[in-house]
Amino acid sequence: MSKKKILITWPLPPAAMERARATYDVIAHGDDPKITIEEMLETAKSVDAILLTLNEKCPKAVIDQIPENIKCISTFSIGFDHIDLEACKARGIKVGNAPHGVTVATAEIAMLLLLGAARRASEGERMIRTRSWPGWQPLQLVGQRLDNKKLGIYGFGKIGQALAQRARGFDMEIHYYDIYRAKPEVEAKYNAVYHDSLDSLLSVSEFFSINAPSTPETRYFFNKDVIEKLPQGAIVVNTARGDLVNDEDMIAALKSGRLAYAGLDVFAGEPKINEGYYDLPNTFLFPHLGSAAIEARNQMGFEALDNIDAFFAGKDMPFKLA
Ligand SMILES: NC(=O)C1=CN([C@@H]2O[C@H](COP(=O)(O)OP(=O)(O)OC[C@H]3O[C@@H](n4cnc5c(N)ncnc54)[C@H](O)[C@@H]3O)[C@@H](O)[C@H]2O)C=CC1
Ligand SMILES: O=C(O)C(=O)COP(=O)(O)O
Repeated sequence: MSKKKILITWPLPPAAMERARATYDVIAHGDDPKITIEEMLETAKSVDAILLTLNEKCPKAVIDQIPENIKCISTFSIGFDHIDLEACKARGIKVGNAPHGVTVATAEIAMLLLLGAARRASEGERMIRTRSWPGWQPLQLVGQRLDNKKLGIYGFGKIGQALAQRARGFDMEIHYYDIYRAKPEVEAKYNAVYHDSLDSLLSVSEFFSINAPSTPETRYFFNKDVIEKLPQGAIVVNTARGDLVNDEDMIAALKSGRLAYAGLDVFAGEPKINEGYYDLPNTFLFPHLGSAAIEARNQMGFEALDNIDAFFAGKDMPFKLA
């Protein structure tokens, strides 16, 4: 039997590419230049499934142009805010994601942002790289410790809980808000205090980590009013999605000192980011590094392929979204 043909919109790690090639006839788009939606739609005419990434934005207008032969899309990400699932359902397109490989890697980046923001790591790095370090001083780049501080986690899912586990290692006190309360054994595992409202969580969060997906309910929730409810001088980290944050309000609060620091891995409209961030000293900024660990990227590739394998076997996708 001839192999099914799949389009992979960006090259994946070698282990995932090898597995894909062993099973399928793979059309892999090079990463330079980035695939355009037009190119993706054109190539889609000659393949049986698409494995794409969060770079390929697929609102209804794009899904509606996907050729009839495509009934399977698998995304190399847990986030699926780039795909209109309702439009896919309407077209009978099955969609799956890669939900588990990212967890530890992204929680590590959240931990790194918490530490780097608290200890002013990027300011120190800049001081050395700009050859402007005058030598050790008692009051130079004095930050704060994490131990015995209250960490508020907004979205206590896989990454939120993996962050809680790591933050416990630094003796932080774990607080969370989620639309679903975690099981008692999960709360016990992290000694986590549940708050039944975002406001209640904000009122205690000396450190605040954003770990909820981008949805109509969460989009731009982190605005001036929310910031006002945090303790003075709170530190905020975001490893979820940039569009959970109102950038203008965040930047104003960082400028005024209402927020002491922000550690950000994701940005609305990335890779273009709000100009206001570039010159703010009290930010620790990463270019969407969350899942950028080889173990994570391999597993993400395998999970995305598991969906496609299941689809062609006539089974439900193991990581089914639609
Ligand atoms: N920076 C990066 O590279 C990465 C970013 N992400 C982002 O992190 C997000 C979280 O990932 P996981 O923890 O694996 O997902 P998850 O689905 O395990 O957890 C998300 C949690 O957020 C909660 N939630 C949903 N809506 C909420 C709301 N309105 N208010 C409060 N809580 C709400 C859910 O109930 C769930 O417990 C992903 O959706 C993705 O956007 C994920 C991987 C890598
Ligand atoms: O899985 C997700 O939602 C991600 O954000 C994956 O991010 P990445 O761009 O693979 O670091």
